[in-house]
Amino acid sequence: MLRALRRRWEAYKYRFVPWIALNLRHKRRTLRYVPEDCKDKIVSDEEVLETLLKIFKALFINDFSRQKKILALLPEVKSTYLELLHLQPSKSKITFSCYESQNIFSPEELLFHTLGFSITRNQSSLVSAGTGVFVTRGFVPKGTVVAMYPGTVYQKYEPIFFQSIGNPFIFRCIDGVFIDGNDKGISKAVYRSCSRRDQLCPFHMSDVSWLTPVVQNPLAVGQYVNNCSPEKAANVCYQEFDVPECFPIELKQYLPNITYSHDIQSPLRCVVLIALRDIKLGEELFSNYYTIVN
Ligand SMILES: C[S@@+](CC[C@H](N)C(=O)[O-])C[C@H]1O[C@@H](n2cnc3c(N)ncnc32)[C@H](O)[C@@H]1O
Repeated sequence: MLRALRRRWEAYKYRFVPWIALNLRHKRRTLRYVPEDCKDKIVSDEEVLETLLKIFKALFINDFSRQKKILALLPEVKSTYLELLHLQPSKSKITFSCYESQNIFSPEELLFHTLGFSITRNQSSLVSAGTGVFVTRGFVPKGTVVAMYPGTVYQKYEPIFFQSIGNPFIFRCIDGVFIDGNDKGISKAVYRSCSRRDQLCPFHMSDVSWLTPVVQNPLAVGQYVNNCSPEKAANVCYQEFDVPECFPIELKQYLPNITYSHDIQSPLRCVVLIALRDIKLGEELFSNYYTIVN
């Protein structure tokens, strides 16, 4: 009974404001200080965009046969991809073979072939920390986009009270925007509903597969990354990324975020996790849940 209570407390304390306040002084090593909002970025937005386009294009090509309806409506996009496939078969062995044999790679395999690593959810190496995220193939160089934090995006004035009760997956951005990355219960229902609302058949504006055990975008498991501890230092950090207007419409189906309100004029907010150092095969990813902006 006592052990069960302790386990619940260990899991809950990270969401408990008085616990955080009392422990800020004692846990200096697990805090991340950011001098100003604008200095928070480890890599530029252009680099983040480039990486996302690279992996999303590879996913699109891997899934080419299912994209017929989209391609029929976008002839110039179709010709670009066909050119890519036919003009560079030797340079792009993976893409070409995908096209020939259709969807031969799992999303994790594709991630490995495109960015040089794979990540997967598994039992955390920390006792009673539940699920964590591990590098299961390859190697992650410092400064790489290693994961994405999926979920519904709420502006700071939007109602999130009921979704946030007992929910350890609410991520707060530096500017007060919230992302609810919970793949269960009311959070899951809200995300699905917003996603259907924004769908312009056959164009999906977001990816819903992160709500299931089989993810379509292999980066969209960042909500399962655990907090660092004095023994396990952070090897990744969160970075906000606003999707630019020029983002290709055919690739939006891989974005694991959606806005709660339809009439929001600002760009879609995503959060990516960036490697703070080289991360080797088998290592678990750890972030820092507590960022202090001076
Ligand atoms: C965003 S979730 C991370 C995924 C979580 N491990 C799971 O299995 O659902 C945050 C929760 O993970 C657990 N957690 C994260 N970091 C931890 C740590 N260093 N030690 C113990 N539990 C941790 C806490 O229960 C926390 O509320």
